[in-house]
Amino acid sequence: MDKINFSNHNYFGNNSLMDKASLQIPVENAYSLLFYEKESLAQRIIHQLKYNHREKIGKVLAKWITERIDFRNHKPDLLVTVPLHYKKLKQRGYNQLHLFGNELSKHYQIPVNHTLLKRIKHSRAQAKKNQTERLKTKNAYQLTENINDKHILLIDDVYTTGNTMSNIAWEILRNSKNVKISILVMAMDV
Ligand SMILES: O=P(O)(O)OC[C@H]1O[C@H](OP(=O)(O)OP(=O)(O)O)[C@H](O)[C@@H]1O
Repeated sequence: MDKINFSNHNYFGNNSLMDKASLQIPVENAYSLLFYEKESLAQRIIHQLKYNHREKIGKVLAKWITERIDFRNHKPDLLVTVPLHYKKLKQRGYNQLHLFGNELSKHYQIPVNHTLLKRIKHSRAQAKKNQTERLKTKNAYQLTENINDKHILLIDDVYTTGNTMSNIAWEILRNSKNVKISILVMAMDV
């Protein structure tokens, strides 16, 4: 039977997500639960969550995170989920990160904000683009309110080129004062 490939990173030392992300954004900490390989069980789980109405998988993934990640003295102040464009939200019926984020918020006792960012550009899914095309999507997200003096944990499902996270992180950093950014993903591409 196919096994789930947990990242099992050392979250407070160097890890491969931290290494990748640090090339694009100033990042405090980086957390990835799974390795996302083509045809892997991790990929199938995330596909079910996103494209097959299995929203509750978010709850299971959150539990796996809480069993493995303890923020110690690196606890963020705010959890922020990556938003969907309203057209995609309408099509999918739910944002696959909301239940996941809510569970993490409950467990870690950290507030979650699903509306701090707004997706303003509706473009083809990153998943359907190649590496070069992925990096071209710019200014797709807008901050809806000013946010200062916070350590923000940005939450997404998959990290591939990092373009999505980097666009969002820079949008926040450009418009805020004294903000630290960490990132957490269900899975990272290897
Ligand atoms: O690191 P990157 O190269 O930016 O790729 C990661 C992004 O791509 C996926 O979204 P996608 O645009 O495919 O949307 P969808 O799967 O929700 O339709 C995924 O949900 C991440 O947000």
